[in-house]
Amino acid sequence: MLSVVPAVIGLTIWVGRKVRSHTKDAQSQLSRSTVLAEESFQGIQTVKAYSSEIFEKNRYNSSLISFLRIFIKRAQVRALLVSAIMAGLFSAIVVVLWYGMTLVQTGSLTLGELTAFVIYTVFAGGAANVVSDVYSQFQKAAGIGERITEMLQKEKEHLGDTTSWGGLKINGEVEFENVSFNYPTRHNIIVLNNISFKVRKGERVALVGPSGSGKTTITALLFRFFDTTKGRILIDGKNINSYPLAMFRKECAIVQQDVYLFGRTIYENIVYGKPNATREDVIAAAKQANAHEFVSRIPEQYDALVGERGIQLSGGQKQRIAIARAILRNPKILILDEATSALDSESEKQVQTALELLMENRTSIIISHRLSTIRTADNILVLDHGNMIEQGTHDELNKKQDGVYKNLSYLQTTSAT
Ligand SMILES: Nc1ncnc2c1ncn2[C@@H]1O[C@H](COP(=O)(O)OP(=O)(O)OP(=O)(O)O)[C@@H](O)[C@H]1O
Repeated sequence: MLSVVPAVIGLTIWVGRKVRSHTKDAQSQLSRSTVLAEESFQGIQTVKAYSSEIFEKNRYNSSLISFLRIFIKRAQVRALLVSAIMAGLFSAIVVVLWYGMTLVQTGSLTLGELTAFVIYTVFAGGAANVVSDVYSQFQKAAGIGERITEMLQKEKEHLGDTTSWGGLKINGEVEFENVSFNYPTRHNIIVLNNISFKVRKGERVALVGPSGSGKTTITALLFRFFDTTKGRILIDGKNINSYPLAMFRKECAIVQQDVYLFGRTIYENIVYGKPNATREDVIAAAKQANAHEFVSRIPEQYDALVGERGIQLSGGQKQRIAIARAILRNPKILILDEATSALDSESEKQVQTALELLMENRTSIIISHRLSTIRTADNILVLDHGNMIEQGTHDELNKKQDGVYKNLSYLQTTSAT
């Protein structure tokens, strides 16, 4: 009889561990399912355009089924624990009753004493059951906690001072010195291989190359979203890592093809560039970005909500808001990532004029598939599979016999005519 007690304790601990690991797995699977649903809703237009509703639904279903399977496993393990305890409890009662009755028959125990003992045993057993349930709940919470701790323990960015503006004085000279890089999730794929170039203060450098050649990765390294694997990035001759991160990022701004605007007012979207700016500063920036005119035509003007709950803006309008935001930020280093690629020629003209103004006296890094927009760059870097294969001005590169840039340039000119 006594050997049952350690067996039940052992079983409880084993089950507890299982519940903990299943809870952790269930938590991960549930977050995967949530991401799938979020992605489908965010990209609902693409899903509809490709008639992928059923595919997305099935993907979400099977992800939920995996979650359900883990959940059921956890429930089975818990049920095993509860049934083992109940079985133990009732067997103990049966044994006690049988033994008690023999003692009553021999006169060593009264019937009242036996009844009292049985009632106490039931109370004690009930309490033990509650303890096991609490233990199992505790293991469940520990499983969730472990997953959260894992995420919290991911290396944090040390932002430094996030409040001051203009505390850091940089000129904006950028130098990549033998930089190699692979993404942490793909160790075996070299995305940038021994890249070196220098952009002096106020100069424009353009990055050109086929899709996947590493252009955007260069800008991600400059924003310090990742650290270089080999080599260094220097800002004004000093290692980029020696600058306080948040303050350094305040000296940089980016305008991308896919402008992301928050579902807030136009004013809030522009002032995001510099939260302590005045309303006059915001309007001045919008004027420089060629945005003031169209904003003035909206009934609520700068207080109009953008996005789902408010007005829908065209690609060019969104981009001009993003440019106004960047103008307000007044960055030393500006990155334009395919900033005008998705626009029609009228919007492009307006955006281009705003961009020209924005680029004045700033170090600018321009990514563009349209070579016509980068002709005037001080230096053009041609990338291919993470290698820099050519570098020079438009005229210099066009003089190269069988040069990659020259061929691209030729192809784009002939297809445009
Ligand atoms: N976050 C990431 N994690 C893992 N690999 C990535 C990540 N971002 C990009 N890559 C990979 O790095 C390589 C370079 O991508 P990058 O976006 O820098 O190219 P790109 O030249 O800017 O391309 P595009 O012109 O299409 O924008 C690609 O092979 C891409 O798959």
